Amino acid sequence: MTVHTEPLRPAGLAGHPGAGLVPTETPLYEMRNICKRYGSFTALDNMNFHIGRNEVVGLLGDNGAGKSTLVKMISGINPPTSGEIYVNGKRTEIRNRSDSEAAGIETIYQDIALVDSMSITRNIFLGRELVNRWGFMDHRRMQEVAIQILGSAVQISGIDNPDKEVGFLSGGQKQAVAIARAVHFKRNILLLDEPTSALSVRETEHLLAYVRDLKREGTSSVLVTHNLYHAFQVCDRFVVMSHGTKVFEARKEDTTIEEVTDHVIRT
Ligand SMILES: Nc1ncnc2c1ncn2[C@@H]1O[C@H](COP(=O)(O)OP(=O)(O)OP(=O)(O)O)[C@@H](O)[C@H]1O
Repeated sequence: MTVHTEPLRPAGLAGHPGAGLVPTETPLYEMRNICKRYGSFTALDNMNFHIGRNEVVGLLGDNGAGKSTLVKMISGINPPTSGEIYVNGKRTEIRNRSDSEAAGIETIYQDIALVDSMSITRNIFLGRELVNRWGFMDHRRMQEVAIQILGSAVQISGIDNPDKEVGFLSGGQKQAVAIARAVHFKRNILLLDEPTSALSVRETEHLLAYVRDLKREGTSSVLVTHNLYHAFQVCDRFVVMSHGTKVFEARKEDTTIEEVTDHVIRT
């Protein structure tokens, strides 16, 4: 881990409110002094946030804290009102999904963006279909690849048939398809917004194990969750938000679940 251990100063005090832990190595992704306003309402207020290499960041906070707003900003569907974004240390404009995909970012939302009436294969390749040399969709190749990635990457039962319509899958199986897509397209940042809310206990364990595996393979993740036990199973660093700003940040080895809980409920 490559961040200073300087604790976050409480917002409103002298120093650098909201700055938190400062990366010492160029992060994969960094937002600096980000603000997001909806009319007169400020959803994100001078937010600093980064995603390091080979790390899982837990983004925590009570309802309405601004977690989803932040994740949507990273994924490009909710551009900032002001502030700067850096990808691999380079100032970058991320104003839509194509920008974030180009930056290697994939998002798995609470309500996963899959098309229920399409097969697993079509969903994996949605918008990035493989074509043959005549420019037509190459169904056979897509199916072969789908079988390969479902067999290797995603070990959630019941999704061995890539022709199955996604509408017939459980919440966990849909998550698995979304993850398979992320893995296949070699994202280096995976955003998971409340990914376990629709999952069984077993599926949740699979998903968390999978996030750990991905980290080993070089994909960093941001996990938004209300479940601190899940967060403590996989996250290397915790960021607690309240009212659109960062109120606590610590590496796992420097904090406890009690301390993090305290910051989440106190705010
Ligand atoms: N499009 C929008 N227009 C106006 N206000 C918005 C919009 N989107 C979000 N907000 C407001 O921004 C604040 C932060 O919302 P956000 O969804 O980011 O919170 P959250 O931390 O993800 O909460 P939860 O845990 O309940 O999902 C809330 O007060 C919300 O009402």
